[in-house]
Amino acid sequence: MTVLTVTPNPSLDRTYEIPALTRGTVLRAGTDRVDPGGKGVNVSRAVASAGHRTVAVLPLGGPEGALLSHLLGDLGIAVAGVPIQGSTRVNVSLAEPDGALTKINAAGPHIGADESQALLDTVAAEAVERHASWLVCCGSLPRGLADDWYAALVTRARASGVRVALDSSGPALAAALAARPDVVKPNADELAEVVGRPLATVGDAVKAAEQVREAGAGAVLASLGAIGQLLVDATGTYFATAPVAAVRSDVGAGDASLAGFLAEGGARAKALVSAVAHGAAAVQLPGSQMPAPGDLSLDKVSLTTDVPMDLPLSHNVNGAVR
Ligand SMILES: Nc1ncnc2c1ncn2[C@@H]1O[C@H](COP(=O)(O)OP(=O)(O)OP(=O)(O)O)[C@@H](O)[C@H]1O
Ligand SMILES: O=P(O)(O)OC[C@@]1(O)O[C@H](CO)[C@@H](O)[C@@H]1O
Repeated sequence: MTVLTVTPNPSLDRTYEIPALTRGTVLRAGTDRVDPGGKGVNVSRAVASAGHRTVAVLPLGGPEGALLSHLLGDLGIAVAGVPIQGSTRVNVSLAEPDGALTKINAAGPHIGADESQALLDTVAAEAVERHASWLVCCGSLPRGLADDWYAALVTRARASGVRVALDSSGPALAAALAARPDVVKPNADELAEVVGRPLATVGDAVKAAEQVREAGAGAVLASLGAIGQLLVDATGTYFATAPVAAVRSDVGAGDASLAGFLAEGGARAKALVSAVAHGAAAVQLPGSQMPAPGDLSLDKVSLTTDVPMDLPLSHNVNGAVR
């Protein structure tokens, strides 16, 4: 299996571990790390860890872009980079010992019309050349790309027989649904936004996921933070959860989940168990480190079709929407 990812707004993810976040002061970091970032990049990293082939398509610019490409090369991940005028962004996370995490995502470079076309053409060429089984479209759209950019990509990929998974939010997600992506992976906030109403319980999330399927998605893998995950597809509704001893950083946990889902075939219960095991493992690792097979505890995942409809949805530890 080859998973082609496209991340139109990738990043270098710098994480500082700090004792406590105090506004208006100089904070001294205990440790810091830099990870290659952006949602599709993370999916590629986790898919590679799971032993599958992957290629990451992304715009690259400036010294940050060169470092991102270098870091991915060190991880053995094939990169199809599209050179751009602007510089790749740097996103910063401040991680506190109790698991609270404050994240600053930069806007990223403006992508010009020629650069946008080069990205689309690169995705199309790589999909053919690598015989891609999946195209995974992930993350926010940078300035310069229209809201229907993913929609065009999904339509093109599906027409050429490549299955598509999409993890985006807001207008970009809404616009892409009509192009019928095979899988979408919203978190609770993204799901609420796309249906235009607040979600209080798992039952509300199930109804929202059904609505998203009616709008065009084949399957909805909804990640619900600490609660676990919901899969609503043509075969039914499944819920799975896994215990986590201590959360170190939840950045990229959703991306690890999507990778776990695809690595196990991208459908039904077995794939959901893999998704939850990947999410639970990812939050126990620093920064946006992606889990390796040895980090996974598949036997600890509880899976049920008896979905706990009344269970309240909780927010991330610090109430942040990421
Ligand atoms: N606080 C937590 N405790 C236990 N498990 C968690 C926690 N946060 C996340 N997870 C696991 O990781 C999965 C994905 O997390 P989440 O729903 O926060 O994704 P996300 O918002 O898409 O993340 P990101 O955008 O950073 O990749 C969850 O479904 C769950 O399995
Ligand atoms: O700004 P976007 O594209 O919505 O999200 C970017 C990002 O927060 O997503 C990944 C975690 O999922 C990080 O690697 C990266 O910094």
